[in-house]
Formats: sequence, C-alpha cells, structure tokens
Amino acid sequence: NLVSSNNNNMSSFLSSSPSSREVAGKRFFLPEIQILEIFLAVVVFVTIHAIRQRKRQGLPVWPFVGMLPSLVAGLQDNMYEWITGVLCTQNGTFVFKGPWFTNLNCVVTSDPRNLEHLLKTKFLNFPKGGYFRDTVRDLLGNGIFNADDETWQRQRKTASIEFHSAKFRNLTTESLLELVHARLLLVLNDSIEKSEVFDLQDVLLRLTFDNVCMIAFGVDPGCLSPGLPVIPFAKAFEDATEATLLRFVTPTLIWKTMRSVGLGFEKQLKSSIKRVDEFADEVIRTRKKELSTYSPEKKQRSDLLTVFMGLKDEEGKLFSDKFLRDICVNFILAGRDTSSVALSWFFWLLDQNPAVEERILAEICRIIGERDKLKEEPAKEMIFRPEEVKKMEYLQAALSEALRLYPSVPVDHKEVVEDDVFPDGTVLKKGTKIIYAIYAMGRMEAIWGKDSREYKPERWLRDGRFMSESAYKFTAFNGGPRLCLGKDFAYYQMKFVAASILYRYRVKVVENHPVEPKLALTMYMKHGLKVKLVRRQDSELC
Ligand code: HEM
Repeated sequence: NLVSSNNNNMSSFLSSSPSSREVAGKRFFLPEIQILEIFLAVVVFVTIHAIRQRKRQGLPVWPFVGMLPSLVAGLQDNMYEWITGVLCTQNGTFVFKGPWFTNLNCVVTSDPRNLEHLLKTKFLNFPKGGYFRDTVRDLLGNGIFNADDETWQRQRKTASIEFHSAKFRNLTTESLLELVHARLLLVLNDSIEKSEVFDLQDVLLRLTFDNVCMIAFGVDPGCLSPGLPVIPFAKAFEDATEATLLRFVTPTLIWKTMRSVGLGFEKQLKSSIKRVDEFADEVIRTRKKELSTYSPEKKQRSDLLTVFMGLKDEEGKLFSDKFLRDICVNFILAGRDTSSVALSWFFWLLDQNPAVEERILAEICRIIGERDKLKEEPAKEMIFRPEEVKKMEYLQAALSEALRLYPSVPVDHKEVVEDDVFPDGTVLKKGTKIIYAIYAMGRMEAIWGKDSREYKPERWLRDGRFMSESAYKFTAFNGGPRLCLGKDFAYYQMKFVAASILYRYRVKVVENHPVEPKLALTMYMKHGLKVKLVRRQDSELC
C-alpha cells in the first residue's frame, strides 16, 4: 500500500500543471531548507555563546572541544606569551576547559597569593599527584622529583643535609673550577683561534651536565671536551626526557597501548631508559666494589651516590640499587639544564644591554682589585675565589633578572587532594590539575610594575645590595617545602661561569640569529645561541 500510494503521488506530481508542481516542489524541499536554517541558527548561537564566554572565562568555549582551538592557535606561536595574555585579562587565574574526552581540564594561575597557598600554606593538599607520577615513573622511578609524602620527605631531608655540608660545598666548587679552567676556557679559546661561530647554549649544557654527574654519581662523562663529542649516556638521557615529555601531550590510553606493544616514541623511550640504566648500574657496581676495599678516593668522595650508599632505610636496610639509581637520575634531571639555559638567556640579554655588561665588569674589577690592596702577587691565571664570587651582587641581580624574564622552568603543576578554594576565590575540586605559570608571573605589570618587560637588574638592589624577592612572586626556584634544593649552588655555578667568561671575552650574538623559546619542560632556546667571542683588551678591565 505504501508503495502504491507513493507511486500515485509521484504520477500525480508528473502529470500535474507547472504551478501545482512548484507548490509540490516547495513542499518537497522545505524540510531540507528548514534543517539548513536550523543548523545555521545553531552554529550562530553556539559561536556567539562561545565568544561571549571569552569575557567571563578568558577564552571561547566550544561544544565538545572546549578551549582546545584557542590552545592549538596559541601553540602556533609563543605559547608562554599566549598564556600570559590570557592571565592578564583574567586577573591572574583562569580555568582551562579541555575537550570532553581528554583530561586536559585545569586551573591556570599566576597570582602570588594563590602560589603561597599552593606551595606553602596548604602544601599537603597539593602534591605532584598520581597523573604526573604515572607519566614519568619509567624514567624517574621513586626519585625526589617524582615523589610525594614520606618517599619525598626522606630524600629531601638527607639530600638537604648533604647539600649544606662543607664536604659537599668543596665538591661543587672544586668540580666547577676544574670544568671551567681545564675544559670550558679551552673550548672557548679554541673558537677564537679558529675564528668560529659556535652554539654557546650547547657548550653550557655540556658543562652543567658534566658538573651535575660529578655531584650525583661522582663521575665525569666528558661531554665538554675538545671537538664536543656525542656521549652515549648524555644522548640516552636527553632522548629519554624528550620521549617522556611526549607522554604529556598524548592521551594516557594511547601512550600506554604504545608502550605495551613497543610502538613509536615509546619504543625509543624504552631503549633510552635501558641505556641510562646500564650506565647507572655500572657506576653503582664499581662504586660498591671501591667502597668495599681500601682506596684513597674512598675517604674523599662526597657525591650523592656515595652518601646514600652509606645510609639505611627505615627498616635498617641499605638502599636498593634501583632506589640509588632513581636518586641519581632525579638529581641529574633537576640540575642538568636549568643553570645552562638561564645562562644562555642571560648572555643574550647582555648582548642587548651593554650598560649592564659594563656594570658587571666594573663590579668584578672592584672585587679583584681588593687583592692589590692586600699586596698579593698577581695571579698567572685569574681564578675567582668563592668569597669573591659571593660578593658579586650586581651579577646576582643581573642573573635573577634574566631568570625573572626567562625562568628555566616556565610552568609547573600540582594536583588537588581535597576540595579547596584559592585566596582569589577560585573553587578547586578534588583531582583538579593546577598549572602555575612562572613565565607569565615574571612579566605581569600587576606584580612587577609598568616596566615589567624591561631587563633591569637594578630592581633587585637596595642601596647597592642584592635583595631577594618573595618566592611566591619570583617563583623561578619554586617555593615552600619544595624550594629548589640546588638554588645556592646554581647561583654560585652561574656567577662563577658568567664572571669567568665575561672577564676574558665579549660575547657577540650573531646578527639576525633567531631567538625564541622551545616548547619543553625546560626553557631552552629553540635555535641555540650562536655567538662569536672577542678577547677583551686589558684596557677594558679596571
Ligand atoms: C638556574 C638553575 C635552577 C633553577 C631555575 C631551578 C628550578 C627548580 C624548580 C622550579 C624546582 C621545582 C620543580 C618541581 O617541583 O616541579 C626545582 C627543584 C629542584 N631542584 Fe632546582 N633549579 C635550578 C638548579 C638546580 C641545580 C643545579 C640542582 C642540583 C644540583 C637542582 C636541584 C633541584 C632538586 C633536587 C629539586 C627537587 C626539590 C624537591 O622536590 O624537593 N636545581 N628546581
């Protein structure tokens, strides 16, 4: 019946007059036109609604994908600047809404009051959390960087005692002196003799990698050597951190599946971690042998591995080899690149601010001038002494100012354990991820005043003396109980390296060399820092 009635309709349509055909045609197309109209109306409504959300939430919120389109657009350029822009319009905090099917929802903040709440006042309510731990566990195990609660506390306490001991301070100053005078200056001299342009960031990364390995493992991998060789352990470490980073931008289910079948970057991660582990196992095995027999080095060793090997856990047992490996790998990660990227941005800023460079040189000359007053024999080679480095307060201000504008760790994160409310009124639900935007904090007028984007070391000085800022306003070294353990050492390292270079050379950045941050957990210069050195004339000094 249905078929015949349809056929009847069709034949009457074909045999009818043009006017009745038009009417029937209109009737035939009407539903499609209506669907189109409704669709357009919905699109217009959703677009207007999404764009109106921008005022309230900082970014348009789209159905299904939330704020993802804005994030993708932000990623095309400088993502840190994009976050800064949104935070400025939202008075320092906004809630990022990710796509429905992902776990990208988070609260982003740069408000110092919230930072104090997060890092100090309610410290226990904001651990690194399960998501972070799961994502980096293969590389970092249960090391300090990745641990919360007692596991973290135990390592923090022991490492903190060690970092403040005289023996450890000697290790750090002597290893640095050796690296700068026997290696760095030779490489730099070589570049002058060959009149070569080179990547200063790469050279500095090699220096700090060797240095932190000497501190953590008591072993020098030799990355900073003539010819700048590729060192398998350093390469494996770099590959492992890069592949781990990819997990943060891949849905958990996908990278876990890739890991279980050994696919793509997960395959590379597995093999890099294996190479890191082989190196660590070899060092641990050799050290155990050395410590079990008499050796003259045994007494002098004060690296972290040797210190932790002599300690026992809460059950009175020696730490397992795996735990010793985790401790060392975590310290290498923490101290590997942070000081070198900070120094790279510092040298780039100096190139643009010659007046600051002049003031640093004047300070160095004044400090070493005190040697003349004590009628000391002029040294064959100028080696700065720890007490002289400490007196370089303008240099410390210039480095802090570089870290304010280019913090080595541009964003960091926490997870909420129990429902809470930020001092600015933002409601935090259990399980929410919190991103604190350290880069944005360094550039906000609300925090640093109208000249927030200018490079002005003077803002750190009161009556010519360096004055540190609140860790919740200048968050480059984190704050509260998880304040960077290597902060004092990092300043010493950066000051010693910067003064040793600047005293001997002018560092000229190659004209038109592109400078922009790389999107990574550490703020590397994406294209390195290509420079040429010019030897300083005696007339420039003092
Ligand atoms: C300019 C240089 C440095 C900067 C800007 C810096 C910054 C930071 C930041 C932001 C954190 C917190 C990370 C987090 O919890 O997610 C941190 C933690 C840490 N840093 Fe540094 N760091 C620097 C150099 C160093 C060095 C040279 C070492 C060691 C030799 C070091 C050792 C550590 C350790 C062990 C932690 C973990 C502390 C904990 O969780 O209790 N840092 N650092």
